[in-house]
Amino acid sequence: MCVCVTIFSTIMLKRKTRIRPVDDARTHIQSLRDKPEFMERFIDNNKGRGVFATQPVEAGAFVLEYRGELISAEECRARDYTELQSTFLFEFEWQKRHWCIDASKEDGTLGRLINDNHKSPNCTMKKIIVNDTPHLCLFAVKKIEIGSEIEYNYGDSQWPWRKKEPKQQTSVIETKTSLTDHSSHDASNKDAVVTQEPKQQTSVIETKTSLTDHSSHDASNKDAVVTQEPKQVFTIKGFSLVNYTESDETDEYIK
Ligand SMILES: C[S@@+](CC[C@H](N)C(=O)[O-])C[C@H]1O[C@@H](n2cnc3c(N)ncnc32)[C@H](O)[C@@H]1O
Repeated sequence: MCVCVTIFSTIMLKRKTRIRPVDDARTHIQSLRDKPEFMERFIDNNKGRGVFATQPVEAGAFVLEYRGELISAEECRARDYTELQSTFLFEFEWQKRHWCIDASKEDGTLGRLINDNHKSPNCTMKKIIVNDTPHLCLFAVKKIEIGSEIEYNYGDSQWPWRKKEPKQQTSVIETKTSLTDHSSHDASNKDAVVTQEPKQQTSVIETKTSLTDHSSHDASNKDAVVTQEPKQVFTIKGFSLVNYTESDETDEYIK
């Protein structure tokens, strides 16, 4: 009996002390510190550096902020970037305007070193507003094991390194069997991993503006941190490869 009470109290205490992902994000945004559970490592000459987990990460947990200089999209276009620097620009929409986090400067932060994975990323980018300023934060979409590389979908299909990816075995089979029903084949494609958005406990978040297009937003879902993922735009010398008309936003605020 006494043991049961102790176990129950321990579980309840753990539940109470578990930090909510969005609060964790806010704490790290405000302290300007990265989480110590992640480290930078050189991968190879093709990918360069990447970020790896040194501790297991729960699905839904806050991972890292994509830090950098917040500038307007106009300012971003006016600046002269090399092609490499351009891959450190993350453009997004906020309050019906286009903004950019310019992370092109080597500043020792980890978020800017996270690589692209558009097939089965383990993180997703969310827009978190703190003190009327948007911040881009990565959250885990699945459990991440120790030693795994942190990756998210940069959100645009025209990234140059994606063209270099080796063709899948399935395409060889398809060539040989031209009678294959492609519609059913696509559905069973093992690479088409669907990643669910993590559910967050976010009673501290409130929607502040009515400028948002709520048509695609499930108003009954009070758990979503941010309903729209910011799109990363690949910009080379001021030329955007993403059509902004596809963008949509919901402003979410942390008090
Ligand atoms: C935002 S940076 C990421 C950090 C970078 N790996 C580094 O060492 O500085 C984007 C650059 O990383 C590389 N990169 C990102 N994802 C990649 C991938 N899936 N495959 C190959 N290279 C990738 C590309 O060279 C790209 O220019």
